[in-house]
Amino acid sequence: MARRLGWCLPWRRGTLDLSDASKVWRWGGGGGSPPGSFSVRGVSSGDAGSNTSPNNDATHELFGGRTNSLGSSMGNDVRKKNVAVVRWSSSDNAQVGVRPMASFAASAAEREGKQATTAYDSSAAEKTLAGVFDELQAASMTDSGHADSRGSRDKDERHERAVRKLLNKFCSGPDAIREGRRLGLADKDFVRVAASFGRWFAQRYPASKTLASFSFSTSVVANPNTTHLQLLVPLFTQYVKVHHADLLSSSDTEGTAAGAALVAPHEWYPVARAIRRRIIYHAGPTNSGKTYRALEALKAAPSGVFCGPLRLLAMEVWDKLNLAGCPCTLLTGQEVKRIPSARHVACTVEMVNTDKVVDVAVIDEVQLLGDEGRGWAWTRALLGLPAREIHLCGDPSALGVVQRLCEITGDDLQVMQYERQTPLAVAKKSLECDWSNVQPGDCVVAFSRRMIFEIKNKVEEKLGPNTCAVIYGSLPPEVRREQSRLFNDPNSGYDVLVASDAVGMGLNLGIRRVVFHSLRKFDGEKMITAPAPHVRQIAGRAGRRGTTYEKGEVLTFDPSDMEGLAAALVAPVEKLTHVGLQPRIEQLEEFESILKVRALREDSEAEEEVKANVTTKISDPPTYADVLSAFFEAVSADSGYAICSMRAELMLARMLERVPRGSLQLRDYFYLCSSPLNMREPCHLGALLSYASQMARGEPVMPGLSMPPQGWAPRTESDLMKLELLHKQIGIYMWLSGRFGDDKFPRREECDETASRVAELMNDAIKSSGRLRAHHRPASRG
Ligand SMILES: Nc1ncnc2c1ncn2[C@@H]1O[C@H](COP(=O)(O)OP(=O)(O)OP(=O)(O)O)[C@@H](O)[C@H]1O
Repeated sequence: MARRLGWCLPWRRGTLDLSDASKVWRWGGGGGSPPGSFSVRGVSSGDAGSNTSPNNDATHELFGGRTNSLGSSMGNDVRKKNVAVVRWSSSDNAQVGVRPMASFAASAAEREGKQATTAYDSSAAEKTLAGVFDELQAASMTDSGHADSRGSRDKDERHERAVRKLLNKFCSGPDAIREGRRLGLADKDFVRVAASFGRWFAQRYPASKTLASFSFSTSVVANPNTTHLQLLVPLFTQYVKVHHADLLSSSDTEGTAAGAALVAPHEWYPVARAIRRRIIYHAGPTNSGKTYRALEALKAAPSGVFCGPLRLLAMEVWDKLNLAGCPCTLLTGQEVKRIPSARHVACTVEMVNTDKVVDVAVIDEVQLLGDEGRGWAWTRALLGLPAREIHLCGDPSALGVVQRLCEITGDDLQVMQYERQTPLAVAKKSLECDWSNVQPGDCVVAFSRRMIFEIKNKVEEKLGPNTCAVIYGSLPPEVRREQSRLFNDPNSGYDVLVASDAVGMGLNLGIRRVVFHSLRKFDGEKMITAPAPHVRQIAGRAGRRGTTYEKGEVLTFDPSDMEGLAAALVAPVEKLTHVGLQPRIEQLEEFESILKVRALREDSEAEEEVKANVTTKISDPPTYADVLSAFFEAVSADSGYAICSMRAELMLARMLERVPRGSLQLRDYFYLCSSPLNMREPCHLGALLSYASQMARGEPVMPGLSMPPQGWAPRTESDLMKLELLHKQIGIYMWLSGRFGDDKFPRREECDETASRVAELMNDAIKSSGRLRAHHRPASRG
């Protein structure tokens, strides 16, 4: 049943429809933090003796303070602060300049002679401090003489000072700020309430009178880990609720905004924060040996994880490590291939485990931190990976934001700069719009699947059948691998590759020339000129070290595009200013409860007042789509972060409102709506509706695949497309099975086998290009 919101919401003047989602990629946003300075553990620049850094702009900004450009402030930092720069020459990768890690500003913990790496005790965080205090206080009452006999006046004073320091740190730190916002405490009231909490605490637990403060201060001094501060949160909550309840109900709008505030994301990962990490940024152009270096470190480590942007890349590294005698497990959204005794994992970046401590981690294509859709996954990996050493590989555009994040987390950063290992030049001439100018070793790049097949047919008309391999995004990784194998094999006859921009990432292909069919591409909404970094990434595939062609050329099909190509290759690298962020499921669940509680309160309000405030429709109970819409209307993030779009998720959530809710919980919708499907494919949407309905009824979910009959072989390009869609649908089922488990999605193994059969069929279809004909659509060019 739809109901109207009765409280004063900032979004109340608009109805919640799908267009609301267009606002979600908001750069910056300013969380509206309370004034004052903020504390962060282990900031390794500035005053190493104190963790409180009111003058540290980077720290202050990320807590919602004044806004500044990440890129511009980063330039100085990289030269001045905790960054070592190592340069690798193009010829032999020799080290030409090293500033040793030891010369970086040591962290406060190190200068004080404390252990740099502390294991995180998660059970400690589960205890409520109130409980601990009550226990200790009870002990002190029965044993007060014992306390007195222990504590000299000096000792008491020291303990009192330690407690005071800790309280100050807590009251100005992210845990208290976040909790205050969660409770609906307005930012303007926070400082006053936090200060009064400090006074209340000191009165209630004076060091000289109870064992509680004694125990608290000594344990904290022995182990200055932020998790101890987190122990104060329940006590703070209790205090605010009992002593300042009036302030909590003062503003629904602020309370809702608080629920949607993504504050201090680095504090979301206590395991990583308990480790002093060494980050090594391998910055350079394509084919400069960045990934090679990082993988060497990974192989040599006792345990490690590789996080790649694509399943294909995760598979490639998985293969490489296992072949090199380093047992490695593969983990992607769709598959888990466990290798017994493996202490290494190759995974897609979204899948990385942020609770498991490893020695070395590699995060590939780190510049995707700024990606509008998936940037959050890189941010999560960078902030959350509990690895003693993390290798980042990518172009230098993310250097500033990485430097900034390292300052906040207190990790050391070392930058290694690389140059391209083989020459890459712009050709003198284009293909002059003539496919007979295609040569063996060429990779023709087109930005649409339809064009890829048109070009393949045109080239094969000139060079003969079975001369073109193809690679594009919707081909399953195993098919892409087979196609690249054919192209790389000089005896296969597949001398030319026709590919989409999917070829740009990672694959080692023996390409002599990259030929852009066009520099225009569809960005999901409109045609745009391909961005320069994108063009560079693809062009960089020509002339790779270790292939037949160690000298690369790049050109276009049409002479009129040559100028644009040359300009893109020399365009300056644009620095990232923000990194992506997305709410976690726990935050959305919390937000759902805020909506529910407020809906209850609204019932008691006067009808007239309700009418005056409301235009937004929210169901009772709120649907997942309502929660997402409301969350993204109210969302704010610390500066330096940008909220990634969840537009597709919202559209799916609206679609799933058609399914009776049954036993589905918010978390179920969250995963259902995150599944990797093609939004434009009715069969995928239908499959999702069917899976959700089966789950809602509490039935085990069946894949419901429509398999081609035995002996069927694809004859046309559209047959191939049907197989692609089928393969993708199997992928959706397997992805959901990975999230919900075999109990709910029991046909995983069967699906795995079917996926392999479908992939084989697709490979055969592409290989037998004589059979596979495009529908007769006119080519747009050439
Ligand atoms: N020191 C080395 N010894 C042997 N081979 C190397 C060395 N460095 C790089 N290579 C090889 O050169 C090729 C390109 O290296 P790599 O993939 O590391 O480059 P990259 O800078 O990560 O490029 P991209 O960003 O395009 O993936 C790979 O085939 C790699 O194995």
